[in-house]
Amino acid sequence: MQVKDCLVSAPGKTILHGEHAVVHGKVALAVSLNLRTYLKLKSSSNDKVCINLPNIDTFHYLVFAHFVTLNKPHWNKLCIDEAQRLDAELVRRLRDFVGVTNGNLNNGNTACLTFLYIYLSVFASGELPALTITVWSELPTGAGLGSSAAYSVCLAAALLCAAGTIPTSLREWDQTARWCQEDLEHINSWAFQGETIIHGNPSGVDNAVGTWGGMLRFLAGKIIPLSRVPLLRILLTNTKVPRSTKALVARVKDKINKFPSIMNPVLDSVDAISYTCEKVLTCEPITGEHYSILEELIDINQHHLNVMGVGHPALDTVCRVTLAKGLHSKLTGAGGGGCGITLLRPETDSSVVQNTMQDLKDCGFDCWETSIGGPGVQQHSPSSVKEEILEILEQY
Ligand SMILES: Nc1ncnc2c1ncn2[C@@H]1O[C@H](COP(=O)(O)OP(=O)(O)OP(=O)(O)O)[C@@H](O)[C@H]1O
Ligand SMILES: C[C@@](O)(CCO)CC(=O)[O-]
Ligand SMILES: [Mg+2]
Repeated sequence: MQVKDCLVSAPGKTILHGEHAVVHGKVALAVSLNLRTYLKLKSSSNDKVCINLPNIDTFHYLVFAHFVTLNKPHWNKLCIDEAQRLDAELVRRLRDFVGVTNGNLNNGNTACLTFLYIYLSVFASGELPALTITVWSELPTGAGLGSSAAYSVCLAAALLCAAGTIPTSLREWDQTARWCQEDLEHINSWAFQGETIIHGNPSGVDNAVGTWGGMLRFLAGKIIPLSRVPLLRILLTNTKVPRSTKALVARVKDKINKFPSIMNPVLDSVDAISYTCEKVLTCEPITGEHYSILEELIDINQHHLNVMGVGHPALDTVCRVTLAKGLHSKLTGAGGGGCGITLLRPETDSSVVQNTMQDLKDCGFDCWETSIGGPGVQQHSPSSVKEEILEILEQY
């Protein structure tokens, strides 16, 4: 079976407030980044599926005959509209298939399992197509910037397009194209399945930002775009301390179960921080006093995240080094290492920013001023993709 080739991308995200609390039904405020994950899907003529994931040194090819062990009749029953609930039995079979009998999956196995789950599910009712997918991301993997969600959103968009479940939105003369609301919801629900495989118990905020882009308020699966917010200046610092979102989300859950009367008020307080932040961000105009409130909210939330057990000495260093320059920082995403964000005021002098960045780099961290609010998932013509990214994607 031949499918149409396609090239898609989805943005990473940063969470301003509400990470972890959002998993427990509280509000999160998140915004897309202008750093993206790209996926090229190419039809092939042989009976195999190739997966090239150069960011994580993972390259696999699977011959269709191998899929026999997955018991096709079982996954034949899966219908596309059932993208709300993960098929635990299929996940178990796929874990065996990728060679994990116990313990945790590594990056490569997790990514492979996520691809196979969505691939087998969206093509469940028909013939499996031979294809090659290649993924390249500008996002650091596993650093709190939503790399897993950008990956899952790209997989969902490309595979649903290939299956003909959503249309190929790109016309001949378009550089980029997006999908209608209904198609985006479809992409988002399959991306959520991908996130569930990678994270265990995701809130869905990361895949929502990857799908819709811009700034969102997310509460219990409800997504509200926030369009009237100012363009914030944010410094991103990657401590390069590796961590796993899945393990950190599980750690917070254990703590809540162990000390409910202590931890629930912390989650309520984070909720109130998100509400207050949203209120301040929608004031017009935003004054210096408003920025002082935003900075205090960042400090309070960072303390709360430490109380939840998702801090790290490297993140403390980011907070200390930036505070020495009068700037306020918190971790973003799951924490435990990974990235921190630092709020810059519109008038913050570029020399202050440069000096702060140098101090952070001297600590061994990567640091850059980012632009936020990139578009959600989109389809590309090759000429709309940066040459260096296209070159990597074309290598496979
Ligand atoms: N470029 C990529 N290629 C293939 N798989 C990727 C890529 N980037 C991320 N992944 C998948 O995402 C997993 C990392 O997800 P994880 O949720 O731990 O980090 P994150 O999404 O970057 O951070 P956060 O969830 O805190 O925002 C990897 O194990 C891999 O399965
Ligand atoms: C830690 C968490 O809140 C954000 C990860 O970016 C997990 C989630 O919401 O799924
Ligand atoms: Mg993730």
